[in-house]
Amino acid sequence: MFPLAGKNRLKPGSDLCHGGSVSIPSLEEILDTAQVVALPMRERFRGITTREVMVFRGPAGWGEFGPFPEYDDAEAAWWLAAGIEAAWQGPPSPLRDSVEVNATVPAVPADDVAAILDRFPGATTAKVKVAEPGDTLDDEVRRVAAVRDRVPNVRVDANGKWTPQQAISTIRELGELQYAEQPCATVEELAAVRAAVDTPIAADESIRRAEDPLRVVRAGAADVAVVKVAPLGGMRRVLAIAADIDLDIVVSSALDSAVGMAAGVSCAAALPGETLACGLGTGTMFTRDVATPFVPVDGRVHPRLVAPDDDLLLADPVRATWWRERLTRTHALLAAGHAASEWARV
Ligand SMILES: O=C(O)CCC(=O)C1=CC=C[C@@H](O)[C@@H]1C(=O)O
Ligand SMILES: [Mg+2]
Repeated sequence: MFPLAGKNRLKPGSDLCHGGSVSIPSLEEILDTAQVVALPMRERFRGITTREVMVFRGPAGWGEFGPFPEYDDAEAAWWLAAGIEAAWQGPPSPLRDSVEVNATVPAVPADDVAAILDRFPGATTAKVKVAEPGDTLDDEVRRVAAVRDRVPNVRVDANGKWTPQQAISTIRELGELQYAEQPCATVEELAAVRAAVDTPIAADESIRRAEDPLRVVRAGAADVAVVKVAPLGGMRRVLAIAADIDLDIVVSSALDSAVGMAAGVSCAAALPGETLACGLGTGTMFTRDVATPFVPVDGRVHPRLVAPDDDLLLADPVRATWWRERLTRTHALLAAGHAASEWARV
């Protein structure tokens, strides 16, 4: 096991060091309050224009189950664990009352950048999507330059889509960056790019989609760890992972509705060390959320519990059935012990 070395090390006796395990509620209990929503997005982001998630209520509040459609059931089990933690256990105690957030800029033409940044009042950091289908180097350079004109700290996220050579040359073209997130797909490629450029490298998919989320850290392949509550199995597991990492931490959303975002913000507020600006402002990407979204004020958001509004934008019945069936399969996996031993550890 990687040593407990990080600045987010948990204090012995902290409620997060034990007390994390919660038994899995029955499928019927979850289905009883579950609703599937379809949230329209202002711009295409990670290939989608509508974000579907399921929300459900437990004794501690609301939880979200929203694994991306292409994720298999084993991966989805972590997302369900996170939703159950939120609804049956609630958030850990906060250590601060606000969290700095970054603006998130989809792969839009440079001319559209200003309007997007206006949705993140006071943000001094922006994350810019690059390496999207159809993007040319010129598009990326112009998009990043338009962001840099207005925001001092700029990072880019390639979602693992560059080859190492493309990553190295594009990062050099893009000028000064706070970091480049997941420039390539594998840990080995990240390490190679990190050795070749001065720009810090952040790991996202290499943490959230990995069997072993700390391998990328042990391999010395990243300077920054991007962690997401839903794919990593909940707030307490993220805190435990962060405690094992001596890197800068960024808590980011998984394009969550306001219910899932509440867990991300609570998690970031419970980290012993300050984070870099977190990717928790994506509620502004929906034309309508399940509740009042977390919109930054002076570049920061505040932890709070969220209950969905009464008039939700419900998914159509075919999609709702698809989600209920997915929940049923994923719940069976979780109940059979998948992800459970790790989960009970925190
Ligand atoms: O980090 C942010 O600024 C917002 C969240 C974000 O960018 C993402 C959320 C969900 C899926 C992703 O493709 C994307 C990411 O890769 O970080
Ligand atoms: Mg990312």
